[in-house]
Amino acid sequence: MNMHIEPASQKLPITILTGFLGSGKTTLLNYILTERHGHRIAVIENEFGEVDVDSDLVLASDEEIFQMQNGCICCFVDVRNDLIDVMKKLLSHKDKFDHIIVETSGLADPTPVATAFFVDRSVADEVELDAIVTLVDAMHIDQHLYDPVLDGSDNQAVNQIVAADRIIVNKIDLAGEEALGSLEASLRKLNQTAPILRSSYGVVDLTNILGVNGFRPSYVRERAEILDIDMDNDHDAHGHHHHECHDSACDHPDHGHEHHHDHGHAPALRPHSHDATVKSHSFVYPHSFDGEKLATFLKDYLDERGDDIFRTKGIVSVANDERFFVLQAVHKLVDFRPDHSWGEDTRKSKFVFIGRNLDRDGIDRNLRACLAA
Ligand SMILES: Nc1nc2c(ncn2[C@@H]2O[C@H](COP(=O)(O)OP(=O)(O)OP(=O)(O)O)[C@@H](O)[C@H]2O)c(=O)[nH]1
Repeated sequence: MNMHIEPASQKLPITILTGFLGSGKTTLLNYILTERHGHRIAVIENEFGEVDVDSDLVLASDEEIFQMQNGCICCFVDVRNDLIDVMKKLLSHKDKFDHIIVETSGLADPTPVATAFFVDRSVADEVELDAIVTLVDAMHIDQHLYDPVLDGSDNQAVNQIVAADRIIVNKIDLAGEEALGSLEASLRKLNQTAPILRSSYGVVDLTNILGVNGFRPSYVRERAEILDIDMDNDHDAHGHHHHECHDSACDHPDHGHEHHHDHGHAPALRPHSHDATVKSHSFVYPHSFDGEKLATFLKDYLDERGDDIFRTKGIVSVANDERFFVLQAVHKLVDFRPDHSWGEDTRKSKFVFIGRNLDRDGIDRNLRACLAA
């Protein structure tokens, strides 16, 4: 009798989902998690901002969702090490899923995230990058691609497009055909090879983005050289590897010596930082708000300041309403609406504002003025 022999083990595909703040990553993720596509998916999320709002916004599902919140995944060695640790945990029960999606923060450069998987041998042996999928906000991307404040310095919105294996132009409902055409032409200049798809609310044919085997390792190798990431660490028999750390942000006591970590050390990066002018401010109140006052304040404030304020999110308790309200704003576009009931959960309100020249005290004062009497 002929026996069909399965390959010893198939590598677990990883999709890196990236895109600037507010481009629609969580929306696409929710679409993926609720679609029947035959993949069993584990999700790793990395958020920019001290207060976690995103996990409240991801729909409950059977999938496993891991939050990583102690810093940006592309900037900090510790966070990349955490990513490797989470990955190892996932790999220890990999019978439960067959695909991993890593959602980066909206300000992350996906390249150091992608390289992190190659550096730890025990992880690298078991996973493969399927694709870097970059979402583009058809309405707002221009002001970030051509951001005059960055003028020549590292622009993460550009890096995200350059690194993409698939580009999804999202929010096509907010842009005309002509604008879409010229946007796609400028995206093509930044990335000559990635297929460009279009979507509204992340609704795309998932066979075009999951399981596509579209990753170009050569690209990451080239970029790694530019970023000065050491991808050729020697691994010893125990799976440890040794190299000198070039990362000025590395506070490991062995700095300058060889590293011996159980979980290996993430790629060494040259000092790397995001647009330092962009800051995140979080506000948490144990009180309920006057919904109308708050809606009016947000609309007026973002109307005035929305060029500098890239992203606003919140979960809000509104007086005399059983439901929690979700605040979602991208620049001046504000969406504030009721969601499901608080149920047993303790009511509280949290907000995250991300942008430039934020007046923390002023925002706090204005928000407090909208509290229910
Ligand atoms: N009109 C319109 N709005 C959209 C579309 N996709 C997403 N949005 C809205 O855009 C806002 C941001 O979407 P998210 O999915 O939270 O964006 P994100 O990339 O996860 O945001 P960050 O995690 O902050 O970077 C939300 O209010 C969404 O409802 C779309 O295709 N059209």
